[in-house]
Amino acid sequence: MPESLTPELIKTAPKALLHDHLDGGLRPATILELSEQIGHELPADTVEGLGAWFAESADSGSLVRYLETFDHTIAVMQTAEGLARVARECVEDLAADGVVYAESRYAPEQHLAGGLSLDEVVTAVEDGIREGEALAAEAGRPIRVDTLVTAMRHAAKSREIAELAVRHRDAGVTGFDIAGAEAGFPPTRHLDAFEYLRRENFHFTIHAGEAFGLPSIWEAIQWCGAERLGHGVRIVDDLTLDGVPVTEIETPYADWSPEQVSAVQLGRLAAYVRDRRIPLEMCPSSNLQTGAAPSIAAHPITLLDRLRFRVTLNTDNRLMSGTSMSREMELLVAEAGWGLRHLRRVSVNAMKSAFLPFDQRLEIIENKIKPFYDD
Ligand SMILES: O=c1[nH]cnc2c1ncn2[C@@H]1O[C@H](CO)[C@@H](O)[C@H]1O
Ligand SMILES: [Zn+2]
Repeated sequence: MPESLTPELIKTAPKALLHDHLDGGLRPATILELSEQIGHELPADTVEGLGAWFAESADSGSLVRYLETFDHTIAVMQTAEGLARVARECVEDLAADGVVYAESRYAPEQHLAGGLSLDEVVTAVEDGIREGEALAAEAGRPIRVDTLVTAMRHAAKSREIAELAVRHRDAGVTGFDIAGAEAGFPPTRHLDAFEYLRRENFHFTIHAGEAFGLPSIWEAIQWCGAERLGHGVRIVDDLTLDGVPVTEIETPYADWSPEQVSAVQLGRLAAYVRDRRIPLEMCPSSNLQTGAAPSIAAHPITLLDRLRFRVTLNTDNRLMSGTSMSREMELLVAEAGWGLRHLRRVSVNAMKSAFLPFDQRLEIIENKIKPFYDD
């Protein structure tokens, strides 16, 4: 295993990313250029100014306000050209950051204002992704990117969107998700979609346990049958140490002794999630912005990893959080006591949990991830 964890080394590490929103990862320069073409008004007119505007506006402490910033990215993703370009650049940016496998998600229902059909939206995105994969391979940074089709939880289109995802299953769509404001929109509102997907042997994850707590996670798993949890960070609400909720203990999780960690008591839901190895798609920087976690040092990812939940590390929205996979890794190394073995574990966990066929997952673990960490 390589020894010192410099930013350069972190950048070269092969990474797997399961939770990244296509409409949350645009380059500011692309937003500026596409907005000008369509006459969309933006809150800033320089690359730096716009990047800063997204990061600051998303830094609101509220998921609902965080989500309002997406109006400006979605505005430039209403044509086949705009969608394909954003998808292509997403793949190139991830590849340049050392990502070897990613699942990129977006909600086709939000891209119909320019007259595209749902199927045309998906086709445009897949075209852009294939182009990006070809360019990344040419640049010596091969990457595989699949997509997850998302339905918005406040809307009532999830069954239609689930059918859309299944129609494109052999063209790059490997899963389904629901996203958007969580409080007031429980996963069971979309039960019909999830039951349909299960009958189709299709994969899905559910954003749950971010802005709302244990009941949302419980519904996602026990009613809807989610294979993975988007965020799932509030599962810590089900953990106690000597009868005290772990979130009320001030010592940073990295500094807890092994005895303290093994004395943590899991409630029934947390125990189920850990026993069943249900993957948690954790996104530290995003959680700080929406108020789902107080700081990197106090982010539950470190405790959940020490307790051997199936933790994965993700970006959520690279633009809104001004982040990348490398940056999320650097933050945990600098502020939460993470080392190479933690980075290895979340990377292998992510590949184990990917919606990619099993043989292809193994191939990436054995030929890309392990050789880097185990040499
Ligand atoms: O962290 C999140 N929690 C819930 N919804 C989100 C999050 N990030 C993005 N979206 C929502 O997902 C849509 C499709 O990509 C985005 O438009 C945004 O509304
Ligand atoms: Zn998300």
